[in-house]
Amino acid sequence: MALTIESYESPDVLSEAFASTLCSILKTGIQTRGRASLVVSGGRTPVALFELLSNADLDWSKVDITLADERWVDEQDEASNTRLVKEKLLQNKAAAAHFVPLKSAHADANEGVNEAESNIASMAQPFDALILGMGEDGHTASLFPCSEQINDGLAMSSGRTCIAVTPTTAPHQRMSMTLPTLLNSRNIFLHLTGERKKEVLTEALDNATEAQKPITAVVNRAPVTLMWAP
Ligand SMILES: O=C1O[C@H](COP(=O)(O)O)[C@@H](O)[C@H](O)[C@H]1O
Repeated sequence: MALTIESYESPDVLSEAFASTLCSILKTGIQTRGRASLVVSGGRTPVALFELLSNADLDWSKVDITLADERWVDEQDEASNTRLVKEKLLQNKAAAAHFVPLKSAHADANEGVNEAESNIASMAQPFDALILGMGEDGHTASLFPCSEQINDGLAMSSGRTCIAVTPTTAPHQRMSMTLPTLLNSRNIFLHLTGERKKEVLTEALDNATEAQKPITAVVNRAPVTLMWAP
């Protein structure tokens, strides 16, 4: 396990430092390979980071952005991660970035898996940077420990890049990148704020199986930088 911990005095200081780090990574990707790719998470944690990053001075027209997971709701819904990304990140200078959706018009996420996989396949991989979040149940992306799909989502040789997930302890059907897709990233960050999430992570890494706390499956297999503030 290789977990590097970067602790900051406040979420605002964390967001400043994190935006700067991501900007450097994306610039390097553009300089080295012509385009850069960024996989972001939804939820509440990344809002301030997205707002700062949207003003970063880089050639956003050469950046592809997608989501590690999406809630299977209309984009107008408050719960939509796409809506969050469009309202908070794809603004200002970052409005020029190219967004690659996981969500499609299918009523059921299971029917949207092939389209999501085809969209992801259009992006250069490994991704330059992946930003993961984590719920207090230890889920990351939408790999939920409570779901019937957890073992399929964590399988390293399924050949699937995305999976439809139905959590039983959280609302909305989801589309999630599978574990091997998440791991196919040059730089993996876990973005957490608050003491409780740090406790959950510590407990997970010390005591839980991967299916019980899916975040451990990422940390067990790849170098991860925890970006944390109280
Ligand atoms: O449902 C989700 O939750 C996690 C954590 O969200 P947060 O609000 O606690 O930051 C998030 O990483 C994931 O993308 C989202 O779909």
